[in-house]
Amino acid sequence: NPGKSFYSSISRHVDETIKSESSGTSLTVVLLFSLQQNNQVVGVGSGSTIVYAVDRLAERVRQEKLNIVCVPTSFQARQLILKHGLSLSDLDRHPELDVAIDGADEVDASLTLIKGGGGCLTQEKIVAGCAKHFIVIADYRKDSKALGQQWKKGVPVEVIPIAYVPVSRAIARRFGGEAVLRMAVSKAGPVVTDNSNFILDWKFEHAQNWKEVNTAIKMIPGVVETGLFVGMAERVYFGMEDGSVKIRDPPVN
Ligand SMILES: O=C(CO)[C@H](O)[C@H](O)COP(=O)(O)O
Repeated sequence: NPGKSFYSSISRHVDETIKSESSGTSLTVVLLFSLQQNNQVVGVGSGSTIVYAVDRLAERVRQEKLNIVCVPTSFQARQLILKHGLSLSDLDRHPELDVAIDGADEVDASLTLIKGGGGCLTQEKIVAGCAKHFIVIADYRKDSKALGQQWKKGVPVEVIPIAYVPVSRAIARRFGGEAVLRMAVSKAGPVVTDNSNFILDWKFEHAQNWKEVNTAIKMIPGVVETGLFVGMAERVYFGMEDGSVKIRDPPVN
């Protein structure tokens, strides 16, 4: 547990509400700003929600002359960091992060996440795994009791290209459903990740023990990483439709 001062400091900084347009729906994204101190190493997530967090981060760095170092989780995050003139680093130089902030595609009641809608799951998981605190920001559409209730596109699985067919068959055979190669939109052929791999979207049929499934899928030869983040998020901030913030912490066992 990071302690009371960490959390009270976070809530002090949940200080800005921004309207954004996403999927044609007007929604309110409430920003978390979890940097409570100077000289922090921050993991910067990927996707559309995180853009607002980085805007805010950059504003504070400028206003308060904070000395912050950012580690990106994707090409997109790297561009975002550079665009704002923030200090860019990597895991070679900063293998330990103070906090990583990222979005999610779906969050269940136990804070298990589906990530990788933007195809950046592997680097996102690595960076989150290197952070002392992993914080998620999401809008109310990502809030679920059980995975699959809100997010219908399945669990992304990054695979080595030559293995996509055997991995897809192995996942369907062992866990049911269908694991489909993600196709690019403005390019012929499949989506190619920042790591030059392919993505399978596993459309599962029913709720499972996600911890076990995550481990089992990772053991299939050719699998690089899954978009199941189990036991990693320490707190999720949901921006609600009415502009309020809902906070979810992991259940106490
Ligand atoms: O996992 C991700 C990218 O790989 C994103 O964090 C996730 O897809 C959420 O994105 P958005 O904020 O655009 O809804």
